[in-house]
Amino acid sequence: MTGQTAPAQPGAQISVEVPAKINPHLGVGDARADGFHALSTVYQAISLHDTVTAERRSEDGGEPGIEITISGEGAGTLPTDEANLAHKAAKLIALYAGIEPDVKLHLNKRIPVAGGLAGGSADAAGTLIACARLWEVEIGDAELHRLAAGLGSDVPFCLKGGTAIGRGRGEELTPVKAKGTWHWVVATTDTQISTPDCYKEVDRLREDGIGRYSSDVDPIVKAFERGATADDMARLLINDMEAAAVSLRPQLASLMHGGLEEGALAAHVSGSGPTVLFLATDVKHAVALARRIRMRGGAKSVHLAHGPVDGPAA
Ligand SMILES: C[C@@](CO)(OP(=O)(O)O)[C@H](O)COP(=O)(O)OP(=O)(O)OC[C@H]1O[C@@H](n2ccc(N)nc2=O)[C@H](O)[C@@H]1O
Ligand SMILES: Nc1ncnc2c1ncn2[C@@H]1O[C@H](COP(=O)(O)OP(=O)(O)O)[C@@H](O)[C@H]1O
Repeated sequence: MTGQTAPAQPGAQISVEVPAKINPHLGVGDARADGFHALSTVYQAISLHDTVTAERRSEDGGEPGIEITISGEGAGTLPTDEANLAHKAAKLIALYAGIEPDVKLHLNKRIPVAGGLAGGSADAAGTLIACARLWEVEIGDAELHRLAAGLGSDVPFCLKGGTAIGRGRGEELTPVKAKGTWHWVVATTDTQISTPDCYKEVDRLREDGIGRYSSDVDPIVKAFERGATADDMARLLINDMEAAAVSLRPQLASLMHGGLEEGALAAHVSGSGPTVLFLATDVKHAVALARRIRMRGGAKSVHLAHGPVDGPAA
């Protein structure tokens, strides 16, 4: 990567932390001819990270190739073969560099799987960066972005972090200078939602006249730029996928109402769900709110997070 490729010493281990994303604004337009939906979204990286560690596989006598091990969230259930997005990312950057892939990747996952927090995309972004450093691949930002977009719509943002407007299918990014920090309680559930299923449910509900395209990101972008209070931000959160996520997993409605009853400023489904984000006034409020949401039950796990945070290539 331009200006970032440090030579990897023999035996070197490269470690990259990549944050989860949320979509404080997620406007979903119609399905395009390629099957993707046109988006007007605002992404924000939050302080829940996966860590991708890479070292050469051949160094301890192994054959070159791509090997993946996983600890933490999803370990034992996630694929470690070509189906893992990190595997695809390693293969893609090796192809770009014209080299045979030679890497042992370890994913330490803290981002809940299939929760609308882009954990797989974060691992893919982290793998692109870690392998580029390990293999000393000279690659500019534009090329890295192109490879990332080929892996998934959310992967380019996962490279960047911070706050950004996403258009196209989410891969066309415009950075936003957010002034401030916002505090969230992140409540996961013991269910998962497949992203394509949620988009299909958005389409189905629209055929029944439910839901519309929230294409205007200006109000929330301006709020981030001026450092709006959490109270103001609470009124600006929008997710066009929320009704679809709740339709697919009706139990989300009681989790959301419960958090509001406990004093959250807003309850917001994260992307395609089923994770629910509760906005807090400040860190003290977030700690108290998390405790109350935990005690109430209904969530699988409850985490504290703040955003925006930098991404791995910031
Ligand atoms: C909804 C969002 C919001 O940020 O994230 P999640 O909440 O799932 O994490 C994203 O659009 C998820 O992006 P990502 O998970 O990268 O999706 P991709 O791998 O590119 O696409 C998977 C599938 O989702 C659908 N898809 C994705 C993006 C998009 N703009 N329109 C779509 O219709 C398509 O069916 C596609 O085949
Ligand atoms: N490294 C990975 N981490 C998480 N999920 C992965 C990974 N590689 C592939 N996947 C697949 O991607 C799907 C979506 O997972 P994830 O990216 O965590 O959620 P979301 O798309 O809701 O943000 C999972 O069901 C999983 O099978």
